[in-house]
Amino acid sequence: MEFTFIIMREDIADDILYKHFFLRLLNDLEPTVTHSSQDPGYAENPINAFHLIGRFVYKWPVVFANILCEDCTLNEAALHLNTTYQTVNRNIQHWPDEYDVHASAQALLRLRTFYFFDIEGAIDGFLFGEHCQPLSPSQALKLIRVAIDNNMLHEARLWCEALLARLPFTSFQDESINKMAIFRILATIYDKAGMRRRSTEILSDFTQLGHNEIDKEYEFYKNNINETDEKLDIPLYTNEYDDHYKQLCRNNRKPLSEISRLYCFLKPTSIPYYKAKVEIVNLKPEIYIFHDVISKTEAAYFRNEAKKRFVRSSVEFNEGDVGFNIDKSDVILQDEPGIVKRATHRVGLLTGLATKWSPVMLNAEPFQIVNYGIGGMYHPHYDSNEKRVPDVFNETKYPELRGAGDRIATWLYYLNDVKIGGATVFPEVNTRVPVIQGAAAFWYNLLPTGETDKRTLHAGCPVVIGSKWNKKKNIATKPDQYLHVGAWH
Ligand SMILES: O=C(O)CCC(=O)C(=O)O
Ligand SMILES: [Fe+2]
Repeated sequence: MEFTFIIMREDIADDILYKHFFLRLLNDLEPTVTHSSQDPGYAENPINAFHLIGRFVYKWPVVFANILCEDCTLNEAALHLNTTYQTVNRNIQHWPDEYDVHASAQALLRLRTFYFFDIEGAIDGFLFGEHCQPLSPSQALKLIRVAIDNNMLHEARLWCEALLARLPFTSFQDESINKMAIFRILATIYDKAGMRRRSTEILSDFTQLGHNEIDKEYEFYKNNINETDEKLDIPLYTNEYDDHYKQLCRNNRKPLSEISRLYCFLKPTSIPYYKAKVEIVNLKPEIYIFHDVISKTEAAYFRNEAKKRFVRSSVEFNEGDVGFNIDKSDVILQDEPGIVKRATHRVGLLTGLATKWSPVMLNAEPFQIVNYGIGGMYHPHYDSNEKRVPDVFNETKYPELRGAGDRIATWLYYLNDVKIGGATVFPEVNTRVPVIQGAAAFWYNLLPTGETDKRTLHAGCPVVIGSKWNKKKNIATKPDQYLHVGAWH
């Protein structure tokens, strides 16, 4: 769409008053837009996505404001542009705004805290070996501001230092962003972190140069140094619990001695002549990957059905909170006859567990289709703790769950591949299930006693490049309470 706007620029510009200003704007937009129009995966990269949203929020409205000026006579191209704009506006329900810029900045910062990508590289346009658009100093500054707003002081400092290192080499020129401006922000960061002595050290080179504001800031930091409680460093933006989970998102942490005991097998199923290709990725408790259990056509069907029904989910950003979904949209798909019912039935045939839904007794919950965008993740949680929280799972509140009991097992279909990130991880048992299109992860949530198996704590790691689709089936206890036999092989 952006490209359509750009290629019409000469025609449009012919007829509007502020021709030079307008052409300059479009020329400025063209290189980046051309890039995005030629690469279908452009917006799947978090840095490109940040650029794209920024263009929609800060640049395109200026273009439209000029085209739609009252004094202009509109030629055909301009009218066409206007129609396209109106259509897009209608289709996307809301034109991106500051909130979206903020959310995409948060996603990028969050990815840094998980995957430790190189910030200088990111400013230069490289992320995990992939090319992307370089960040301008003002974009880097925006990220730093969002980091400060979210109290991610350690990250904010790292971005400042990287920007200082790259400043002389960035291709974007912005006079207002110079070394001194960044040092002032660094001083604020140290001030917030309780390190005012450090703030004064940073500003000392810039005092007495006739900058009143800086002299005032320097004096403020100096007069407010807390001699007894001056902090020595900015703590890392993490906690121990999170750290383990984040490490697992970065790489496999299973000891070799355990890996060597894992294996694959062909599991007999209730489907005649069919044996499922199963990989066992953890022994205690058993966690399985079933390969090739959902076709590309089926997966595409589910993704499309979900897209039709999505309502945008809220974006939470509360590091350390457990059980929140971030940048994630989900939809429940009832067992309609046809493709949905077949996928449900298949889970039963492959696992031997009852998955049928009936008005009298529920054996499994309907499918929940989930889409995670860039930075989308699911904090560590158990799928099965509701039994102990009657308010959440009581059968009056959720009549469709009658007779179900707790969730004995989880079946998770992966509906696409994710370029980087998005693994499902089990921090208690150092297990990492990669996202593989057509595969499904499967595990039991309950111990034979009916209690939650604490080793099944699991999480969805943030998506770095791409978007992740999965489809989850929670399988209920009641019909299967005598069936929980563990290994089948
Ligand atoms: O997306 C994932 O990898 C995990 C999803 C999950 O745990 C859930 O939906 O309950
Ligand atoms: Fe889960």
